[in-house]
Amino acid sequence: MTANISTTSSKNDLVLEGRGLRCVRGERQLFTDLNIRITSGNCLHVRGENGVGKTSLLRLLTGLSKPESGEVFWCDHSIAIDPATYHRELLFLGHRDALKEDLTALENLQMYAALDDVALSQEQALAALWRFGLRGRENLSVNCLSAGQKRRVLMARMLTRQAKLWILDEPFNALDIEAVHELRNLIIEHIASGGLVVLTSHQEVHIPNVQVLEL
Ligand SMILES: Nc1ncnc2c1ncn2[C@@H]1O[C@H](COP(=O)(O)OP(=O)(O)OP(=O)(O)O)[C@@H](O)[C@H]1O
Repeated sequence: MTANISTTSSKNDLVLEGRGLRCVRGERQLFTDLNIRITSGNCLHVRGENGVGKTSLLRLLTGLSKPESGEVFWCDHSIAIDPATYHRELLFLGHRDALKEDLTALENLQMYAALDDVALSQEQALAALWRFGLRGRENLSVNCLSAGQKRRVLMARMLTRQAKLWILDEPFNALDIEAVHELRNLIIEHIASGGLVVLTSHQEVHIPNVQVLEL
């Protein structure tokens, strides 16, 4: 398929662009000549049936895999040229929980802050965990948490990571109604503060400034 998605921008906006993207997996061409452009304060919702290529597109946008043709740009710079700078601006949450199972929820946040070189006090880490309903669970090993509680730790990570660009693969999976509401609010806050979000979801996403890309 081919598609073009674009959001309007002003001079100081951050911009994520995919230009002429072509993706082949195995024998199948998933998409070709795909152009997307998303700017500060906007959310791109990538939709489509199972196996159509949503995760593959997200991986191209993160730089984890390379397109057969075309290129991804962050603020007019190819992400292939300086991936380290790009990755500092990026938070990617994939299908699998990116948590260390033998560390506690609090230790996970502290470990990621250290890896990301982000200043994070114990009070800030606890406040983030408490915001997402993990009061009393801070010092439990992650392998003792439920699937939804693990997703809540990741929401706390989104809050503490301070990345401008969020690329989220099925972020609403395994969340109860309250957590879906909290995650939606977190995304709305991020967009309102000039962040950018690209996400996949099989559900409707009730977020302002959302553009839908149907693969
Ligand atoms: N490394 C690979 N080698 C071969 N085929 C692959 C590879 N990775 C993905 N695919 C295939 O590419 C297609 C798209 O996969 P992708 O995970 O991008 O789909 P998706 O739209 O995210 O699906 P879902 O909604 O089920 O998560 C699938 O048919 C998958 O089997």
